[in-house]
Amino acid sequence: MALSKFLDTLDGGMMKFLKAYEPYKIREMMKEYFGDIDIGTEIVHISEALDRYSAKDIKSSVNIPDFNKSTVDGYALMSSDTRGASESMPVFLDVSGEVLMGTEAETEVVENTCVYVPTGGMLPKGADAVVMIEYTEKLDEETVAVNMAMHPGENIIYIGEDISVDDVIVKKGRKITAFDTGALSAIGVSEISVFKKPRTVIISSGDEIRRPEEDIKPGEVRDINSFVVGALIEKYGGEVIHKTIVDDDEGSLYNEVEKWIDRADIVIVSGGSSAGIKDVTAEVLDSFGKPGLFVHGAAVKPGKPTIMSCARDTALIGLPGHPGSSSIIFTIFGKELFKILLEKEDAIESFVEAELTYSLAGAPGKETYVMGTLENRDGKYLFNPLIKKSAAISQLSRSEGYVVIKSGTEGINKGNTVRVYTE
Ligand SMILES: Nc1nc2c(c(=O)[nH]1)N[C@H]1C(S)=C(S)[C@@H](COP(=O)(O)OP(=O)(O)OC[C@H]3O[C@@H](n4cnc5c(N)ncnc54)[C@H](O)[C@@H]3O)O[C@H]1N2
Ligand code: MOO
Repeated sequence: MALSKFLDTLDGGMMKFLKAYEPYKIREMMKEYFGDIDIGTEIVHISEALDRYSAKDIKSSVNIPDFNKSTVDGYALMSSDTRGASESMPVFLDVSGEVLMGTEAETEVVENTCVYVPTGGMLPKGADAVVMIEYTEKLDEETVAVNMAMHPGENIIYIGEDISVDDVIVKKGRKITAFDTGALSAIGVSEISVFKKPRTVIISSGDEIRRPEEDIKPGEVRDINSFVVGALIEKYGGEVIHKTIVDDDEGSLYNEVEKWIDRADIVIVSGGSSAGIKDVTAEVLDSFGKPGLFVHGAAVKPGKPTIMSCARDTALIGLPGHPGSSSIIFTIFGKELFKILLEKEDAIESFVEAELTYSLAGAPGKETYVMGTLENRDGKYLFNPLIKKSAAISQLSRSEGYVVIKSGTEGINKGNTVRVYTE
């Protein structure tokens, strides 16, 4: 088996092993293979809906406001009655009534009269403006002097001006915000359908991997990848239902994936993804049925030995063992995977523009990701690249963002302005 894999990687035998695809091609294939995975939906109360992804377009069946209302404390009047009014030449109006909050306005405004309305109170019939109380003077119980000329519509919010019947308040795939929960309550929607959090299993493979609580012997290392990947899963909207460490052998890895594949939407294996004798991840992830393995290699630096397979309505992902590589790969393709499964709206990219403080070289035929720190000097950002080998977790932990050197470019010279992605 080791020999046949060796031949595959040497002469392209089965073609799909370690053929590095460009990231755009991988994204296209992910959509094709993972687009039909059904993660299911559930109903949640709006108070539990923050950061969940809506499974439907939610339309309003009502107008907001559903009555014309005053936006100030003042007197509702006919704007035509205030023509030319000023402090030196006020107009005098009869106060014919008062609107009480939460009740229907009963008194109609006719020429030369006005009705007191509180902020949020219903606009009486006949009125087309509300003058703020500060621009009036009460002369006696029945008369006010108005010392400002009003325009029609001033200080009024009309029926449906905020939300109209049939307006889409929340689109399918939208990440519910705090403001959305208020808008939904306003239209009388207290429960909504959201996508279930994709159920994810993380398997760290490697004879040398130990838990953070364990003491380690020479040659062993503590698990890094399952923590980075687990945290990213939560950030992208998923749920980690199981995490484990398995030895680098085909049988143990197969059994662990088999145990979880029908209970999870995503199974992630970190390590054993490359071309070494003990690197069995690709074969194992290809062995659960059709359509099977479709990526074994990404034209990305770091992170070339990336694996993707699909079987039994589950996305099977193999990440490179090097912590820096697996973190970057999961930042790029994990984000894409959750976007596909949760049918997320296109997000606005989070980046800042910064001046590069060292020249960076690209890698031939690969998209290169370089982590670094940002420094604010006199209101202008500087990007200081952290250049270490792909095993280095310290660079990720210290970094505040990354720049991307496109494939086919030689690099980026010091002093150039670069986009630093911060999410
Ligand atoms: N002959 C070749 N060798 C390698 C190639 C190649 O193309 N041909 N690619 C290199 C690249 S690039 C990477 S990245 C690594 C990836 O290898 P694997 O995915 O097979 O990873 P492992 O061998 O299992 O581990 C590599 C390294 O990372 C440490 N590791 C693994 N898992 C964890 C974890 N959960 N937490 C912390 N550290 C972990 C492991 O101890 C190793 O040191 O292959 C290159 N080789
Ligand atoms: O791809 Mo490896 O992940 O470059 O170190």
